[in-house]
Amino acid sequence: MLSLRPPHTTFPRTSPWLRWGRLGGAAAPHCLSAAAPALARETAAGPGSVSFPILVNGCTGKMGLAVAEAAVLRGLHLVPVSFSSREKVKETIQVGQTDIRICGPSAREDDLSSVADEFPDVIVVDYTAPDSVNCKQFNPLFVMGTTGGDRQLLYKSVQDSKNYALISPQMGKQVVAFVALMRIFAEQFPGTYSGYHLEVLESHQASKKDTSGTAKDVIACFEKLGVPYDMNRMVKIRDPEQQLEMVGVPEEHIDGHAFHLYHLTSSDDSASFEFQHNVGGRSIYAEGTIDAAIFLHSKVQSKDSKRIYNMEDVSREGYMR
Ligand SMILES: NC(=O)C1=CN([C@@H]2O[C@H](COP(=O)(O)OP(=O)(O)OC[C@H]3O[C@@H](n4cnc5c(N)ncnc54)[C@H](OP(=O)(O)O)[C@@H]3O)[C@@H](O)[C@H]2O)C=CC1
Ligand SMILES: O=C(O)C1=N[C@H](C(=O)O)C[C@H](O)C1
Repeated sequence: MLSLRPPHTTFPRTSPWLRWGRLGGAAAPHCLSAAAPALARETAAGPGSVSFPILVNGCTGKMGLAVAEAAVLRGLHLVPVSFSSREKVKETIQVGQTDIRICGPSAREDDLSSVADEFPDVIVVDYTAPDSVNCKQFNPLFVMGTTGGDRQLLYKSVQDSKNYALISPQMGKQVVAFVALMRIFAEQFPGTYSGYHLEVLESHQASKKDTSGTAKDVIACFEKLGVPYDMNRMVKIRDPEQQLEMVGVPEEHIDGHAFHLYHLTSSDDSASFEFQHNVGGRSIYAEGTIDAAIFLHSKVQSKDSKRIYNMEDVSREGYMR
């Protein structure tokens, strides 16, 4: 029998878990109630649409594969190479008509420089693991979807190299808009929730190694709103059984989901506020990543003076489909 109390945490005074528990039932939001195909919309490069080479790093993983599939559907030229952390991997992955060769890390620099020679405008998309975020980027143009690592160092290395990059721990445009709203909210009403108590819960697939980068961004907004928060208190759920039983994640999304809940309570318990964003599957991130790559390609073509972008830039300029 599962306890509804998450281990080692203070249980919120008004339990959000009970509501989470109901999400998987009849009242489940539409987007999560059916197994939506990874890429529901068949799209292709139409008249006037853009195409350029794209190399997706981490194609052996869930995001890498979803982005490679989305790239093909959007008519981009998928470069048939991807990298793995494993040295002696003898593997190819078929995406559409393309057989992607999976290469080990030791020859990465040489392999990437041959790709760059052949495709000078190639954009490399990275969906690997937090411990590879600060590896040297051998390609001057890249989209970094991988979370974690030393983010300050990542930005500094791009600044120093004068490369073009788009970096975002969140590529789903609806979530990006929510985080932007929270940031504007905090800028306009700093300190409004002083004295309130914040609980943050996030649930992701068991393979996720780090804490939600998106939750960290939202928490920074709550801090501006007057609520200090110790990141170590964040409840991270990685156990599939808890996700099914307590969080209410639909079974088909146990291997790929991002449920977030932020719960604010006043010091006298007389008022509470709750914010949630719950995503099943990988499709919104894959679509957003292709939007990001197209956006970055256009910035490179126009030799824009700004070189480091985020997903809010993409949304604001109307590049999101
Ligand atoms: N920005 C966004 O919107 C989103 C970001 N993410 C982030 O993307 C990352 C990947 O997520 P996800 O696809 O779910 O994870 P997976 O574990 O499914 O895939 C990651 C893949 O990266 C490969 N990998 C690990 N280290 C290296 C390395 N040094 N070089 C090359 N490949 C490597 C692994 O393959 P192998 O074993 O062959 O090395 C693995 O298959 C995570 O950081 C996650 O938080 C996820 C969803 C959305
Ligand atoms: O690993 C994931 O799955 C996700 N990672 C990103 C994050 O850490 O914020 C975005 C989303 O939560 C999915």
